Amino acid sequence: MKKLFDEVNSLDKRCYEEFALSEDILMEHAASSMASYIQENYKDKKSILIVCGSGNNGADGIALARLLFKAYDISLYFYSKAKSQMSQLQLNRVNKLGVNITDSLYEADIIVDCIFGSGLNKPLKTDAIELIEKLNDLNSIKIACDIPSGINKKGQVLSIAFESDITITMGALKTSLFTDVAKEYVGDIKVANLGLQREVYETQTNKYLLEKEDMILPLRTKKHNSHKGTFGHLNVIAGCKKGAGVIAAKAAFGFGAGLVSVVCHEELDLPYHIMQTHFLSENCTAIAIGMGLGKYDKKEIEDILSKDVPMIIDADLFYEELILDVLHKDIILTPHPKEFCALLKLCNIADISIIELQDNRFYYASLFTNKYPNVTLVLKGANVIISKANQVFVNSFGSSVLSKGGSGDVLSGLIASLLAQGYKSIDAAISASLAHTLAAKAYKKNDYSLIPSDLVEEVKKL
Ligand SMILES: NC(=O)C1=CN([C@@H]2O[C@H](COP(=O)(O)OP(=O)(O)OC[C@H]3O[C@@H](n4cnc5c(N)ncnc54)[C@H](O)[C@@H]3O)[C@@H](O)[C@H]2O)[C@@H](O)CC1
Ligand SMILES: [K+]
Repeated sequence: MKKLFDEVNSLDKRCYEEFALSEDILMEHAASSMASYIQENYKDKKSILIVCGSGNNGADGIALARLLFKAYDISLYFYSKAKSQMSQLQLNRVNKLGVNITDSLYEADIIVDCIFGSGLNKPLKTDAIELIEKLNDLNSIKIACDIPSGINKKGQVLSIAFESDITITMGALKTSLFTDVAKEYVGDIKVANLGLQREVYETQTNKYLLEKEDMILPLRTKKHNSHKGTFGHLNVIAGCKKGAGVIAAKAAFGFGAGLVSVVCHEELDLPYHIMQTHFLSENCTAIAIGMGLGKYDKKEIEDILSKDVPMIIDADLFYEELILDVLHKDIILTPHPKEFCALLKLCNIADISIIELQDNRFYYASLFTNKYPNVTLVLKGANVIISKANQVFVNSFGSSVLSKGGSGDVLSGLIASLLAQGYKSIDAAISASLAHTLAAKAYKKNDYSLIPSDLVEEVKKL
């Protein structure tokens, strides 16, 4: 996993104070990382338009113009006059070289957005909105310097943002690039070193971006003397919408659970490898409950929730006060934004709209897991947030392929399967969430046709 930071000003400051690196040195590395990226990846391109604002994001752009001058046909466009000390210094340097400054926007092969970086601190004015709109309409390769202009430090987009193909961010990865809203704009994210290796530049953090290598698949080869019970017995509680439970059960079986039973009072038509029981199994090693639950017998659900067995809770239960009784336990919750808003209200943490939540996902996820430090929260979304106590992990592999009924039930099944096999809650949540998104990524047919069973098939091939 890679470290994530809410802000890097303090890391820059440490470079000045502890390592005696000047702002000029840091900026030179920022610009030269962008220049190297462009030269390595776009050898055949000819023209580059660099669009600059008045601060140090603009200064990065001016420095880039100097570094690529003569290697490409470079033009600088200024949204506003160079104001910061560094941008004036950089401007002085390019003026001496004779870099072209233009007042027209044109479809260069590459456009680099250096209008606003981490200093964006107020809503965009009409002229900035119009500028970004025009840039977005151009059919060029689009690179954002540090962060696409229009996204603020919290990862919010108040009006519009630059739609980049690549964001080259300075020094370290920031949470602002991994909000659900930002996902529409950031493209591929690269980190530019600022004159130090990342492990030196970066300090401690409690937030991490997950990588493929963080997925720990069930490994059976270490257990030669095994039987089906060795790999756990999952009980999936099926409610009114039985399909949800059955999807979860199938996913769980495909992800390594030794035995999977669906708990349901009515007779179900299940595949031969999934068992049915009317009540919880004696030897059950994990419980999945909530998906498709609908109307239920309160007493029965209370009994199930009171069991001292690893548990994942989903969907309908986030609207029920019953859930308050288990939030002190080591359980996993997998709400989507609407369900999480309902849960925050039930817990007296906040009464907010989905929009407010989506604009502040990290904040509310942390608020919740700080209040309930034993709970592992899996907050669904374009970038899934997984949080326990004060630690936060982001899974950014999700895509719209997964925006389908049943995808959430597969996720619940995968998590439950790992729980049943003995994974710790946080490990089960991380590995299952990665498996879920990477399986969807591996589905190559098209963007629209994935159904839960396809997803399970892809999980089996991971
Ligand atoms: N501090 C450092 O050592 C480094 C900074 N770097 C760059 O510096 C950037 C931050 O620079 P700054 O702090 O100067 O900030 P920015 O360059 O992001 O923007 C600040 C400027 O824009 C104005 N502004 C903010 N919101 C506006 C709005 N809505 N409409 C119009 N004007 C607005 C501000 O008044 C200010 O003049 C980073 O994003 C990064 O690109 C990099 O060079 C790496 C090193
Ligand atoms: K920018």
